[in-house]
This record gives sequence, structure tokens and C-alpha cells, in this order.
Amino acid sequence: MTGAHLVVDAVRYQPGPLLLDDVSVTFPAGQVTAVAGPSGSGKTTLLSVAGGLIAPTAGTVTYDGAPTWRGNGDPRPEIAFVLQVYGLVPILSARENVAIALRARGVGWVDANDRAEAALARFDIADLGDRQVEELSGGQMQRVAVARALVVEAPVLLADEPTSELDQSNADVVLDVLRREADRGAVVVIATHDPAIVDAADDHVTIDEGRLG
Ligand SMILES: Nc1ncnc2c1ncn2[C@@H]1O[C@H](COP(=O)(O)OP(=O)(O)OP(=O)(O)O)[C@@H](O)[C@H]1O
Repeated sequence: MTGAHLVVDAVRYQPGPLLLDDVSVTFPAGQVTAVAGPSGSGKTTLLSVAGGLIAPTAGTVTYDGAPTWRGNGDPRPEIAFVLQVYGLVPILSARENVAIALRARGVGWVDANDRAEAALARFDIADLGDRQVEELSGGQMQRVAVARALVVEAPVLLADEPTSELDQSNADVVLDVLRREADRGAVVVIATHDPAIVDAADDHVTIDEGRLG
């Protein structure tokens, strides 16, 4: 763990409409930071630019001294996401969906499967490992997506509404695991409109109409 911060500096994102307007924020290592704001305020857009999925129109995002945008929308291996639309492969099993995140980072099949199984167990869905993701409920899919992001032990974790489909006890498990990721030194950012998550975070920033408040 490097302990580097994720630094968003004077970012504008304007694919047509102005969606991020002069946003500067540092997401520190070892801390859970909430990005709070109403629906449509720009939380997903900020996480996407911060994590290097889309290029800023102006300004920079850097992690450990290098830009997160690599020119093609492929995130750096140090950055893991829980996306709102999950990004799971519907015809693969829950375990395979988690294991491919490790396979993409060079982990062998046997090890990847074992670690995927353990990650599913953390979220109480080990029994669903063989099920195709398209057969799962929304909340079960969300836990597979969280397990996939967590299993790679990335130093940067960007989670977009990671508990929106979960009941309170499963939401508590996910928040607890994200907290532990920060405790081991990761940058953890959670986009949310849930005041309870904002309260549980170490710090928060507020976004409205693409501007930080
Ligand atoms: N590529 C795009 N082109 C034009 N408008 C866009 C594009 N992407 C997002 N938007 C708009 O930008 C605004 C911010 O969207 P974003 O998804 O970042 O909001 P959000 O805060 O994450 O909302 P929610 O809480 O509903 O997920 C919205 O009005 C959305 O419709």
C-alpha cells in the first residue's frame, strides 16, 4: 500500500452540457470520503472522471503522481469500482464475475476462484457462487459487484451508491468492509445521497449541479 492520495485538480467535464465545473478535491488514503448530493448532481460523473473512465475536458486527476486517465477509458489496475450499473457479465456465474477481476490482474484460475469464493462469503452470498448473475436479485447483484471490487485489494476504491439495493444489515456489512479497506490504507470514496452513509464517513464533500459546495 503506497498511501498515495487521489487528487482531482481544477476538473471541468463538458461533453456538451457543463457537468463538472472547476472541481478540486483530494481524496486521502486511509479515509472514507463520501461524495454527497441529490440525484443528477454529478456524483457518478465525478467518480468516473476521478477513476479514469472518462477524460476531463480540462484539469487533471492524478494518483501516485500519474494521471488516472490512460487515454482509452481502461482504469489503472490500482483503481477498483463498484458501479451503479454493476458492470457484471450476466451469463457468467457470481464466482466467475468476481474471479475475472483477479484474472485480469494476472492471478491464476485456482487462486482466483478460491479468493472469489472467500469474497462472496464475506457478503453472505457464498451459496450463490454457481448461479448466473442474470438470475440474481438486485441486492444480490450489488453484493457480487462489491465483492468483485474488494477482492483485488486495490489501493483506490470508488463506490457509486454501493448500498442502494441492500437492506440495513447487508448495507452495514458493506460499509464495514469499506471502512476496513480505508483502515488498511486505501483511498475509499462513496457516492451517496444517504445521510447515514455521510455520517459514517470520515469526511464528505457536497456536489450540486456539478460544483463542489
Ligand atoms: N454524457 C453525458 N451527456 C450529457 N449529460 C450527461 C452525461 N452524463 C451524465 N449526464 C447528466 O449529468 C448530470 C449528472 O449525472 P450523474 O449521473 O453524474 O448524477 P448523480 O449525482 O450520480 O445522480 P444519481 O444520484 O441519480 O445517480 C445529470 O443531469 C445527467 O443526466
